[in-house]
Amino acid sequence: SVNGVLGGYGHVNDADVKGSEGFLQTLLAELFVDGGIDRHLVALDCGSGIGRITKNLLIRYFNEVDLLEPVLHFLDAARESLVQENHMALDEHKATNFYCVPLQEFTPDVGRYDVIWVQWCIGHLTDDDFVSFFNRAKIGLKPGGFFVLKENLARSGFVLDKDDRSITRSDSYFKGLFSRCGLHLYKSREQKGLPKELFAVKMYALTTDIPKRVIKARSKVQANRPGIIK
Ligand SMILES: C[S@@+](CC[C@H](N)C(=O)[O-])C[C@H]1O[C@@H](n2cnc3c(N)ncnc32)[C@H](O)[C@@H]1O
Repeated sequence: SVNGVLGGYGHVNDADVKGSEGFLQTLLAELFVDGGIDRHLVALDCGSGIGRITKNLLIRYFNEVDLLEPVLHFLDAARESLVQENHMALDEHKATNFYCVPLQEFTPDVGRYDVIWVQWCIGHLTDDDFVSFFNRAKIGLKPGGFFVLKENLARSGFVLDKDDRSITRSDSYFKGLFSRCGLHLYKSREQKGLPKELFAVKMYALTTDIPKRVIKARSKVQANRPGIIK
């Protein structure tokens, strides 16, 4: 259940989806011409669990969504709940592939995805697997495509959870890993409206290149600086 994959905090689902949707809308508008309206948009939902994010968010924005989840009975639950969605959408927005593998063993098809969404699962990967996953996954992005990583944040360093064998990294820890992956941090946003006792949660949009609009904006700033000959 949603409550199960969210560790008993099923009630944060609405705030989480709302925060993700606002961030996704900003990114689609800024990074894709026409906000992606004219494209056949495809997303990958990594560590999808029972398909909560696909069902509540991704399927509404993407023509196709693939799900990756190593626990078979989670993936089966996702498949079952999304069959209904697929049927209603008449193939215009559908969950297409269901991959039952862990991220550290997955390599996507070349150039399939506009967005690779990685939420609340990267803490199960070691640093080396993290870097190796993102490096392999880059080839799965279409030109101009991007990753969204949404994760809990430790205040500093990292926090180890020996029960579920996961690691919660800090913002600067993540940034160090992004640079090891050769990824550009295009934009980040904090998730609002979560209970105070939980870790802070942040969303990161990562690109393989510096987007053209950022290069343009930077050169404008440079050109307007006093002392620079235009
Ligand atoms: C807290 S749940 C979050 C599920 C989903 N992302 C969501 O937000 O609803 C963590 C998920 O990560 C999955 N997971 C654990 N290890 C993983 C790995 N090595 N690769 C991919 N997913 C993994 C778990 O099976 C579980 O479905």
